[in-house]
Amino acid sequence: SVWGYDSDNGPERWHENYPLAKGDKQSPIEINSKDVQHDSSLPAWHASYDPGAAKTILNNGRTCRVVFDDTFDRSVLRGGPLTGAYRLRQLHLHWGSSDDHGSEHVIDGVKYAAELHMVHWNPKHGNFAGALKQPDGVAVVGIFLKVGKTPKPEMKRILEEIDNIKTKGKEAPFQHFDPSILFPKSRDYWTYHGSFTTPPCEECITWILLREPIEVSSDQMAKLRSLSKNGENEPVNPLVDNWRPPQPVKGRIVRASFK
Ligand SMILES: NS(=O)(=O)c1nc2c(F)c(F)c(F)c(F)c2s1
Ligand SMILES: [Zn+2]
Repeated sequence: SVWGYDSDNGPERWHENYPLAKGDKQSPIEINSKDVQHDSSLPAWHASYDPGAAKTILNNGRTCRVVFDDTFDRSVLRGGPLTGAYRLRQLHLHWGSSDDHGSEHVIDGVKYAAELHMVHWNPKHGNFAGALKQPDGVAVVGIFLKVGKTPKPEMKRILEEIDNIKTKGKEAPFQHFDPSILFPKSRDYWTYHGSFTTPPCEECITWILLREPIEVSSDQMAKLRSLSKNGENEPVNPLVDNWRPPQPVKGRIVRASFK
């Protein structure tokens, strides 16, 4: 059966069809501040996104994804640990069945309610498929979502669309959206080399994980959890707990841009 997050097709069995899942540079990982290396030479990262590049929002049965036009250097990420400009291709989220878990990366034992991934690829490798095969092919900015009292209004835009993409395969136009409004105030980040957290689990990602979480309300998290894995007219199967647990660090160094 196709991979997923249930007991018969979940993360513990992905390696049966996707051998890379047992690699030495898998993601996510648990980050322990005591093991992190502060690197004062790490530059700041910069995103320059064109709101006109946003195209559609879709439910693919595994996550809620916003897709951008990446046919030229229209919305790019540069700086930080990266060399060159990486093109924004899509953003999506991973979340839990309750507010006390849902993120993929775990920070000093803390699991956040959700984790938002902004996926960028290096155009020097020609196209996205080519970039997947390169260690410097993809850069993902990870933003943690924490349930709090001052929810970020910017998440509203994505959550307002949820009602139009309730079931698998549903897609809706999603335009005039600049995802940089989702960034927290601080640009502090951790960075390490890892993989896609979903099959095929290619080890092509430079991770840039933002230290400061953004706040969402419990109602906003409930909205996200109202998405379904199933298609229309199929038995309801809530789309929740679409996160992979932390994988072995295997001696990798996690660097921090901050002390
Ligand atoms: N969760 S993730 O690591 O950001 C992430 N995984 C994948 C993946 F497996 C893919 F096949 C893919 F085309 C992606 F664009 C991503 S993006
Ligand atoms: Zn992801």
